[in-house]
Amino acid sequence: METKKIKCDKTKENCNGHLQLDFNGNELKIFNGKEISENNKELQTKEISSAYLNIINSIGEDSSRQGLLKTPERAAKAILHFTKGYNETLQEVVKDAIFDENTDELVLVKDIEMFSLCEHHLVPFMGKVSVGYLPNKKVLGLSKIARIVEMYSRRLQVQERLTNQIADALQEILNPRGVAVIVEATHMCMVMRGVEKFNSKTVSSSMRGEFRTNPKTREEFFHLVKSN
Ligand SMILES: Nc1nc2c(ncn2[C@@H]2O[C@H](COP(=O)(O)OP(=O)(O)OP(=O)(O)O)[C@@H](O)[C@H]2O)c(=O)[nH]1
Ligand SMILES: [Zn+2]
Repeated sequence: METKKIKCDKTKENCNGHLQLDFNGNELKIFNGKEISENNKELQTKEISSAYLNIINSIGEDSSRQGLLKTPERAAKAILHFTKGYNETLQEVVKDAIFDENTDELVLVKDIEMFSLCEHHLVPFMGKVSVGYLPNKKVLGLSKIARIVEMYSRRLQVQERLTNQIADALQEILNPRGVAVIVEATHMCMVMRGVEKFNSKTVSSSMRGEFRTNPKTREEFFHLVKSN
């Protein structure tokens, strides 16, 4: 499909997606998801497929052989899945699953599986995330914690930002007395290439409120994360 790109006049932070025209001259908005229409999604898949076709040809493969014929489209769908977090917002994920509850004891959801894409090499990093918080008269539907992890990890990321974004999200929606997030991940960019350290793991944490100020609270969190 022929498309014509129009230069976006907004700063990077304010851009909601660069404008494109489809072959009928209709304006299309791509990326940063919120308003992606079906038409638009199709265009996005086609553009990414054509980029993958280029990659396959550029590495010297025969893109017309049977096994590779549908690969560009499959790969496009796969990367759209890996980055589906751009199409969601915190409010859409949490909806109204915030409940009044008179508890102030630690809530911990641990070992949440996480798959993300390293923004430097576009290869996966994966591992597990543990999220704890100290409620302040409100609790969050438990599945929403895993959904928040999913939303931020399905984007191009660095592990430290992912860790902070999860903590910030909990802070924003619950205003708890404290939030603690720990991410333990294996980066394929350090395993399959580069330094090739197969067993290395990266651990990052983000402590807010009482987890930051009170060592005992922090210790309890780490103890529960490590225990079986
Ligand atoms: N802090 C941080 N660094 C990351 C993450 N993922 C990848 N990196 C690093 O990003 C850096 C990019 O460094 P460059 O020197 O520009 O790239 P490079 O030549 O491919 O680096 P090498 O991986 O050392 O071969 C590397 O050190 C990666 O290990 C992450 O989640 N957090
Ligand atoms: Zn990397």
